[in-house]
Amino acid sequence: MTQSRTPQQIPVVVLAGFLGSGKTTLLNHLLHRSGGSRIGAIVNDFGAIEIDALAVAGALGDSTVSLGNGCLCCAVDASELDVYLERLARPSAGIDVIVIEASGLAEPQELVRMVLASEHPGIVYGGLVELVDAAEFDETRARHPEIDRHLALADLVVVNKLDRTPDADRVLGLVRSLTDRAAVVPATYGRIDPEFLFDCRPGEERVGQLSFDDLHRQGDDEHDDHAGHLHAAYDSLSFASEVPLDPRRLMLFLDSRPEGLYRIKGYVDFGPHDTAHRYAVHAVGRFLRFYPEPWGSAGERLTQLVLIGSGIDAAALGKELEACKSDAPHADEHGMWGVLRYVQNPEDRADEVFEEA
Ligand SMILES: Nc1nc2c(ncn2[C@@H]2O[C@H](COP(=O)(O)OP(=O)(O)OP(=O)(O)O)[C@@H](O)[C@H]2O)c(=O)[nH]1
Repeated sequence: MTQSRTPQQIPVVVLAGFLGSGKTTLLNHLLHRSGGSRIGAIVNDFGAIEIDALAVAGALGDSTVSLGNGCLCCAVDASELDVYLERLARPSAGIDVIVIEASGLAEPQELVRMVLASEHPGIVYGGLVELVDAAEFDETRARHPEIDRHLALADLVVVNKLDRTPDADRVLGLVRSLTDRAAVVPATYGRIDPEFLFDCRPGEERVGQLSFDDLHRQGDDEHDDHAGHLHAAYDSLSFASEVPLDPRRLMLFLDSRPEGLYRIKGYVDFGPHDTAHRYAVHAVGRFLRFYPEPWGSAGERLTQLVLIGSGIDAAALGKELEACKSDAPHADEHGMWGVLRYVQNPEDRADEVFEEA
């Protein structure tokens, strides 16, 4: 705990990182490993369907506030954020720490600036945590040099996906060289000690480094028209269907997805091909995974996908997804094989399930 924090003040941690770096995964890990602490989450997503909110909602119940469509740094001003903070910080909610999960396209300093500008007496800025996808780091940096600036602002950098990174030491060293006194923590599936994160509140010594004035100045220089924001170069497409998707058609679509289609996430209903499960899908760059999850008893069965990319033809992709709708009432015997190739094998999965249990 920082010296300046009064017992009533709840730290607000900003969790940022490029698309698909593992922010939701880390947040879910924290929710399950926070011991007696109660975490309130503000989830921001880019795309009309709030997949991230769905992904964490079950765990959080009414401690989740979703900011809806659009990039947090553009869609919401500080006073609006205050309304959400107010809701989570009221004593009856019994929350110990608030985590804002930023859209993968948000500008972290804007978010930090908004938290610092908050007039809510019950909260205190708790630090900026940046997630890095170690496996994609070189490519992400080449395409988005502003990532270096984000890392320089961070209080804690989680270098994630080390299981997919052959040269982890090099990436860790590189990240360390780009940060300014931030703690750099290696991780797989965002599994960091929650204590570590909640302790990354800025002490007095960081105020000069990341003061409201500094952030304000940066904002004036760079963000007047939002043109420099990462998301300015991105298009997103939301797709929803009550009709189940045909697994073979969807796999043809996914296998031939254009390079610029950087991120796909959501849930797929394969109807008669698997009536017991919905399939969470995640694509990040070249990486693709399906995660079968039992359908809950209530609620309608829907496919909901968000696609994010640069230079993509959203209308054409929408049409291609439409064409993946199934017109067959029965499953064909091997229909799911293509999908199952991308389901993690049970041993690998066991660890994750354990984390989620
Ligand atoms: N192999 C591997 N996969 C990971 C790891 N961490 C997360 N993932 C997977 O990476 C994908 C993206 O993770 P998310 O947690 O949704 O990423 P995010 O940063 O919230 O994504 P956006 O909301 O799009 O910005 C999912 O398929 C995760 O299961 C990791 O350490 N190793």
